Amino acid sequence: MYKLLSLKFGVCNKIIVSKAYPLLYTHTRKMSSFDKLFSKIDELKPTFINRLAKAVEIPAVSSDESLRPMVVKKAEFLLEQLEANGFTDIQRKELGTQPPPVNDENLQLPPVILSRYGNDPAKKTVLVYGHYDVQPASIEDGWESEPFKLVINEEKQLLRARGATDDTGPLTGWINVIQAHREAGIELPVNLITCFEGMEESGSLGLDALIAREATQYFKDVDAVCISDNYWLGAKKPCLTYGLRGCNYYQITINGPAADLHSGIFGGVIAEPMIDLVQVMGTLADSKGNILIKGIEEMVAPITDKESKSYDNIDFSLEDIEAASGSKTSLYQKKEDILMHRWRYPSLSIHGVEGAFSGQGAKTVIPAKVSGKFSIRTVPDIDSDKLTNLVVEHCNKAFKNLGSPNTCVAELIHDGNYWLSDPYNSSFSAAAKATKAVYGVEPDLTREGGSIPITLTFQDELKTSVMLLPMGRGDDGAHSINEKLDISNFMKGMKLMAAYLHYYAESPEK
Ligand SMILES: C[C@H](N)C(=O)N[C@@H](Cc1c[nH]cn1)C(=O)O
Ligand SMILES: [Zn+2]
Ligand SMILES: [Zn+2]
Repeated sequence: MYKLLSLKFGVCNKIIVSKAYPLLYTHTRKMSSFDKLFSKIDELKPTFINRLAKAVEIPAVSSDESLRPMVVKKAEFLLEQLEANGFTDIQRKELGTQPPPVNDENLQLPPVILSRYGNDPAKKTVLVYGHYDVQPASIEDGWESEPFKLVINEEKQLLRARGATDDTGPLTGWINVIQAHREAGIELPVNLITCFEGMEESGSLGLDALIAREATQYFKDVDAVCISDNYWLGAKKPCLTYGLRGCNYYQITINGPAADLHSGIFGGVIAEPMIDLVQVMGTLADSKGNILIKGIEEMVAPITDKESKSYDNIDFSLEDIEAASGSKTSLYQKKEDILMHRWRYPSLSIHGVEGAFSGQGAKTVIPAKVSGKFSIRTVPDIDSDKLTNLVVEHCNKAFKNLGSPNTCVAELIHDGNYWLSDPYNSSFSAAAKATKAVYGVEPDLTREGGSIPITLTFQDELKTSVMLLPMGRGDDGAHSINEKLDISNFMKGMKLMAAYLHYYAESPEK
């Protein structure tokens, strides 16, 4: 085995090998390889920050139809970066038009970028997935600086911009890891395939079909999938993630008058869509965190003894949730309750209303058509179709009870499945060793309250394990204002990615 490893690492060839101590030799060799690689990563810090700065400058907001050209522009930027760093077989996969509900029915989905680095049949193949689209952001939301301009805060040692942690920082991290190998003259011990998409924040539309098509083509030799698109549980301890909640996103549209109206002339005379909407939306959940739609609770898998015990050793507290949310508004006080409600129970969130007045001042308008947006985070064993039937039935009934002459349509915008895996396979073991090598601690094994819709599809279609390797922290403000990535997480995160690939390369199973 040490011979094979020496070939793969391609460095330190002058060390005299003692056959009596192959493991010690392997370990010493690896540490020396890591030293060289990690020094190169440190040396390339300005280059990596500059690449991130250029990437986050492009406002690739997938949910805003008018910004679709920017999402495509960011894909093109990444294509250039892959090419410049020696990736081969780079393919820009078009996914066709965006399915309804959509305003522009000819709107093209952004491309998926496939590329590979290395194609050696003797090596394992790791597919890394990331998304280059981001959540919306504007300075008026309360950002300290322009969201699409990277701020390097030397005092706090952090990088601030939309996408810094979710997911442009980690995504560019994979390209950086390859650049570091090349410049350090260290052979990559695995073949790497990238799959970068531009619709994750909008339900990964079109990607399931692409993965199914490529399972026996581009992805045919994939041994493991690694996703760096979530966060540590708190702000101190690294973790590996073996579960995600799913996300079913809905809208309720209430249609009334032909145009927005003057409330002085029409108020009290016509039925107002916004008044109907707030009442229907008010029936969805209560202020204690309970979902009021009947039939959902019954689908949630019961807690096992093994699961109950799994919360004991997790490094997390009420203070962490208070610090990350900047408030004392937690619905639960005990660690187990907080974690269970983040990881293993469904939740319903109300996000906003399209078509309603939301600016400053006091506009006296009656909006003619409003769409209320809400999502339900799903967990084992909630069936997405059954859930949608329950939601639509509930909304229709609630609207009917109002006796309004307006019309109401409740519909699913997109859904993405939950995912739960075995955290003790060879990919997780490799990532645990990598965490120990980079951070000096054993990682916590966590589930994530957020969703990465495509995770289960990778697992099922490629019949491989998936492992989530977060780069950023739980207080990074993903989807929020002032999204950041600590510089230490960026730098160590790339070392972690690199070390994971090396440890995974030598794991016994394919
Ligand atoms: C965890 C990941 N970085 C993320 O933020 N995912 C989104 C995906 C999404 C958006 N709509 C539905 N799913 C999330 O969890 O909100
Ligand atoms: Zn993300
Ligand atoms: Zn996100």
